[in-house]
Amino acid sequence: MLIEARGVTKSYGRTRALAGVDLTLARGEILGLVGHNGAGKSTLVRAIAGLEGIDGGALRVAGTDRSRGYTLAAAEALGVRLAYQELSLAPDLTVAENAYLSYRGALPRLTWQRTAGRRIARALDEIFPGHGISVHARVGELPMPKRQMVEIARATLADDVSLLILDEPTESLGPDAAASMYAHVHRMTAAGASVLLISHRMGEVLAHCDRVAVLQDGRVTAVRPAREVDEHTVLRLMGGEVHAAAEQRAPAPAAAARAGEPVVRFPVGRRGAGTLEVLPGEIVGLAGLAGQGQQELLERLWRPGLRALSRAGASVPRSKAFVPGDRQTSGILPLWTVAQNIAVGTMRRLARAGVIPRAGEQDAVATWVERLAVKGGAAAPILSLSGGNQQKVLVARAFASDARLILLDDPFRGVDVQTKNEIYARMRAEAERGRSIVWYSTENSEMAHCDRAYVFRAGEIVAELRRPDITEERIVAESFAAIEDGEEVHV
Ligand SMILES: Nc1ncnc2c1ncn2[C@@H]1O[C@H](COP(=O)(O)OP(=O)(O)OP(=O)(O)O)[C@@H](O)[C@H]1O
Repeated sequence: MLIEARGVTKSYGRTRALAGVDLTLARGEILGLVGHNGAGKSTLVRAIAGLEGIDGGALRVAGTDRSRGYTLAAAEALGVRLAYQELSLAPDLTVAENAYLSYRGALPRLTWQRTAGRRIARALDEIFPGHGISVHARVGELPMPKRQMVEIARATLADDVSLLILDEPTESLGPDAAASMYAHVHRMTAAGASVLLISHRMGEVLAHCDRVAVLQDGRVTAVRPAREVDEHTVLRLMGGEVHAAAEQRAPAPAAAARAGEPVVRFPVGRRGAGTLEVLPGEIVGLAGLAGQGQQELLERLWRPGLRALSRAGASVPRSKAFVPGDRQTSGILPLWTVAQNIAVGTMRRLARAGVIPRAGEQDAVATWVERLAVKGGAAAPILSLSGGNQQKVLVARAFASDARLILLDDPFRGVDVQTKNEIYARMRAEAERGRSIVWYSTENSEMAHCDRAYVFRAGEIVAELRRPDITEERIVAESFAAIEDGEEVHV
């Protein structure tokens, strides 16, 4: 056994993150770790990676007791590597410099920069062929999917990786990059390494893992061979209020044909050849392969600038709210509580003129904390929340405001399936009340919840789909139809 945990406990103040975890991981095995936001998944893998001491129980790694005095350096010496859910790269350094920082000891002193660059380039080529990333690029300038690729590649750099821990690795990768990553994971395990995979994407977990372990309130409550269970069963095992209806629910029916003047009309593309239009009460998706200009468009809708608005017919309402997908660089106010982070809709920068009425503020906060099951509650400091729960707070902030237009920049990464379904239903209810939503997602299947979706390719709109044609297959087909002229694609 590479990992053996027996009765492992860990508390943060009064929060019991791990309440007696029993788990084993064999050499060469891929083990999926699933559970709701806040179940304890990240805490457990941080303990295994030596980033977090445990309070009680026993943890054995590679046959030795590591219950006390186990550190990151000790874990790395055993070949344990963690690719973080929260990207851990230094944004001001280049890709090569970040690689160097992880492997200082292992690289020749004088030629380190070249060596680190070569190694990370080789790892990227192997895992994500066609990645299009320069090792001289500053990490902060890379779009999320590419940063995630660097994060994963960096974790595989050491020669002697015995355990690769992937914490929601595919949340911002496109389907092709995710497939390449899993192919590499299988190559690594064929060579004897083990992999621990945390993911909310049940399909991926069942397709690639040998066994699935379910974590619930800090305990492993079930372990099953992946080929013996289906998504429905795993969701049931995850328990709580999950029942059959919590599976990726069929999208709610689209409202009857919308009418009225568009709330948004905005030029798209280099020569403004296309136009984005959004009607009152409409949910509009920005679909396509990752990084085709969808996020740039959201940014421009958020801060349109006078020039864009001076175009004939262009309009974007003043009353709008923005939900970023990258909570690290925008969004979370780290010193504040959950309630304060939600109520901050009153600050102009975060929700322009989309303001939570003062009198209703407490109620609005309480309602949304409950609706989205923010584990930790309204009074908790935001940084004490699990990643998925922090993300829910950003979503709550936008919906608790009275903004007419809500801009969503891939905001549900890391949010568990049950809560996602709750959010989809909420979005539909808010649209019924006349709000408009513009939504970019790296998960093309999510676009099925939209009334209409624009497919983007190289910054241009190449197709417009309506229900029931907004399927993953159609989106991919339209994306590739637009590049048949032999243009190079990076996905
Ligand atoms: N540094 C911390 N301080 C206080 N509480 C914490 C801290 N880190 C985690 N917790 C709490 O421990 C519990 C488990 O969190 P953890 O991050 O392990 O959950 P998770 O299963 O990884 O969730 P997610 O799917 O959202 O990433 C949560 O209730 C969380 O609020």
